[in-house]
Amino acid sequence: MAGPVAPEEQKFCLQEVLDTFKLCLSENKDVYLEHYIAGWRGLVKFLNSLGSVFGFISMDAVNKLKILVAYLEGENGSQYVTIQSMLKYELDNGLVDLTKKASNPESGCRTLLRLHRALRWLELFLERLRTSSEDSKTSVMCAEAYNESLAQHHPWVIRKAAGMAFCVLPGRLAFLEVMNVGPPEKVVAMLGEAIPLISEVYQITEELYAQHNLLELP
Ligand SMILES: CCCCCCCCCCCCC/C=C/[C@@H](O)[C@H](COP(=O)(O)O)NC(=O)CCCCCCCCCCCCCCC
Repeated sequence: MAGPVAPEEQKFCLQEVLDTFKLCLSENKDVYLEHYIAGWRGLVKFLNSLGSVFGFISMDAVNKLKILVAYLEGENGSQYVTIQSMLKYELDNGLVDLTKKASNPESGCRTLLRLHRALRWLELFLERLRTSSEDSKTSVMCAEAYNESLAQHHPWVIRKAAGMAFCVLPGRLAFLEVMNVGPPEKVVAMLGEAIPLISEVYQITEELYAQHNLLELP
């Protein structure tokens, strides 16, 4: 009776996110936008499974993913295959607002930068989770990771709202369970595999943006 399950109905699984981040890097270390987006989709699925309190966060991520998908599937989609090609194309064609919002407030470059900054939060948070002891609090790990990364780019209201959401995060064990990997030791082992991948994708993107002076795009 049970037919195939539509992808969006499947439960979050850390393995799936790990697999997509593995696919992100080409041989010469370019970052494929398609897989980057797929990785984020998986993370958003996770966030949604934590409850509606996180809705305002996942909605922003989903909106940004939609913008990128529209470019990737649009008439200039072939220019958006990798983050490297997107940057070159948008810069060469004056499609990026460099100092203040003007005619291109939703460039691929500035949109991806927001997700890129969030990826740093993820890396810091997952590393804390991986090395945490049984009595560690996810809310504290999450807030620390946030303060070291994303918070520096967010105005007070957002920081306040994010802080409130962190307080209702499930505890460490429940959190590890939602990842659908198995017992805590297995999750920790898989995190050990996933974090370096996420970190490499982050570093490559960071250096690329830094080279082109794009880290503060409005
Ligand atoms: C597991 C707990 C999840 C906590 C998520 C921590 C991140 C908190 C971010 C709060 C963002 C609030 C929403 C609004 C953001 C925007 O103002 C802001 C700026 O955009 P703009 O320049 O277009 O105006 N947007 C952003 O910074 C992008 C935020 C994207 C956040 C995505 C977070 C996804 C979290 C995925 C959770 C995965 C958990 C780990 C599972 C293995």
